[in-house]
Amino acid sequence: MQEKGTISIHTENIFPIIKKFLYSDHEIFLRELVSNAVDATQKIKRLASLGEYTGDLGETRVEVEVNKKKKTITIKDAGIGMTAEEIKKYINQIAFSGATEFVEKFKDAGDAKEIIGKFGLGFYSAFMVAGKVEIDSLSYQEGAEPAKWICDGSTEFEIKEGKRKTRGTTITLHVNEDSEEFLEESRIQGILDKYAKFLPIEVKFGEKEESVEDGEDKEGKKKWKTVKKDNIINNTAPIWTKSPSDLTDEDYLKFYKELYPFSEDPLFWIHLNVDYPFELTGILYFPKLKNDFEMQKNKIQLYSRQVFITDEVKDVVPEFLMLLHGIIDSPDIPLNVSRSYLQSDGNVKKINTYITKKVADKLGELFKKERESYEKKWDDIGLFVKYGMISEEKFYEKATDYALVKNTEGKCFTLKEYEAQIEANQTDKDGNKVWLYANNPAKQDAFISSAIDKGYDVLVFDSPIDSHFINHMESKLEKTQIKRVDSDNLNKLIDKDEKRELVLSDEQKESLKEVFSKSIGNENFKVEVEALSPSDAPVTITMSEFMRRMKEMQATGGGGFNMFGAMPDTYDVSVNGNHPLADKILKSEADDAKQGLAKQAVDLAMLSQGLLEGKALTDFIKRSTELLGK
Ligand SMILES: Nc1ncnc2c1ncn2[C@@H]1O[C@H](COP(=O)(O)OP(=O)(O)OP(=O)(O)O)[C@@H](O)[C@H]1O
Repeated sequence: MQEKGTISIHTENIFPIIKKFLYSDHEIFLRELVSNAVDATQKIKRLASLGEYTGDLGETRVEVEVNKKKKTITIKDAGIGMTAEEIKKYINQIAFSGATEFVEKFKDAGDAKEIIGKFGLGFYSAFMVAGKVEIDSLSYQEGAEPAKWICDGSTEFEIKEGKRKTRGTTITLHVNEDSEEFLEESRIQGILDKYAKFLPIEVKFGEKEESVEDGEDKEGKKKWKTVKKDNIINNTAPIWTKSPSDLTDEDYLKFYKELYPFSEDPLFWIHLNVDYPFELTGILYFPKLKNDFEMQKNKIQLYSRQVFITDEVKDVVPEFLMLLHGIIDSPDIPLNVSRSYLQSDGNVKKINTYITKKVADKLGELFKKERESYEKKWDDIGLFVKYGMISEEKFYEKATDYALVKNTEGKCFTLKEYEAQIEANQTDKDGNKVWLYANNPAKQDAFISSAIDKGYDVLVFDSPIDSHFINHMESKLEKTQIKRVDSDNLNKLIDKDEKRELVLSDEQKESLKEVFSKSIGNENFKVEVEALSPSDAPVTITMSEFMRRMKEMQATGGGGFNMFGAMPDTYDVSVNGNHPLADKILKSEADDAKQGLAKQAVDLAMLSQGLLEGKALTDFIKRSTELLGK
């Protein structure tokens, strides 16, 4: 038997075209060939288990070998093998039809990348790195003859009798000059580690050295020796393929370390397992979050039947869960497709919804069953939950039951609990419930203690996502306002319509306002004289909630608020007209004395807001020291 033929491709020389455009992804040839070998091996095992193959299965490992001298890479399996007819059918027609279609489409398309993505290249990808490819195969079928196929990357192939004596297939790649990097063992090891780490059939790549115990020396100390062992790339039964009931916490933690050797233990995990309406398994871990979110992103790995595909899981995993770690394995996610296609794919949408629901349910379960430990983890979990509530309505609905807010004493409340907690004392004259919060408790201590003195509760919202979260919650919760504790006088923050008389005449009020405006000398500070309790602070400086929030949103990427960034910070200066200091200033004769008192009071207010720095701070300290000596 010897036959020459032409692969039925209408366009000549498609190889150079495809090679050129697939440049960055050349390494996937090994993924494709090793997965074909694994598939063929699984098939023979299945046939054997069904009793349809009664021969000896023998060693079923897939072996990858590099021969630097001959410049070849071989992928050897003991799978079902192929007869000459099958090679013609599967390789010449099927494997190459994808390529033909590719070129046809490519001819009329503008964006090559869009199209390249749509074709699984399979066996054909061998030609990305090899000038010549040989197949040596012996089918498992009784009486089958070995077959050899040779193709030099043109559309011509040759098929003849082969020499292979044992069942299975060997693919030999004659690596071309500009792909010689793939003759480096470390390169191949790297590619196998990336794509084949969890394949279900053992993949062997050469040997490795290992230290093993070798008895004891004269002093009774352990001796070690180096032995050579088969270098097996993969863990063929990763835990996501097992049933959760067969696994312990240690198994999950150990697997996490296998995936991310240098990471801290995760907080908890979710084992995914569905087979209808789509097939999906996997494990998602909630990591301990570090400040550098970007570093932690893109850690979820996407597999298809244990073959690594990508760590770009956008669209498959909802955006707010991109910080999770772990593995998703689904044969139902269309691989090698462009982004826009992925977004509109029905399965991908369903998977996305499923993952959101699973995560929401898991959090709900943790909250219900282990509230104490849930609260301890809240600082890490909170970011996911808040981000999820803002970005996914479905998640919001579930998460309102277990989203927590924390007050300055470290006590946690659900949203409902908190409402009940503050309703009696923090409802204003219009029936709005007012939540007070600090974003920097150390700096806002003066404001927090006056609020607490009044019997109010103060929450802590100090993570970067909180300004967005607060806005979202205000739009969601009925008759609820959320205000930073230092954004106005307390009795204005929660206006209960408790009118207080101002002891000053209109004339005195104006005169006091003038003294303060002059002593500050900056028109971004707006002075008002107000009727507060004599025991309240003489001067309070605040930035309005609205203005500050706009600036914060802009700083954390709220979008559309650029105009506020360019504006100067403006502050409200509230002078307490009923404080004894007002009287003292008005009664002072000399202008200097008036100014001095006002200045000191303003600086004290600035100091408690953390606004006093540089020369202003030095001047204040100097002035205060002088006052002590007087
Ligand atoms: N090592 C092998 N042993 C037996 N049959 C093989 C082997 N490699 C390839 N084949 C046959 O050749 C066919 C074509 O392979 P190819 O990799 O091009 O496509 P595929 O595996 O069907 O799809 P994919 O695009 O997902 O890789 C396979 O379906 C299989 O029947």
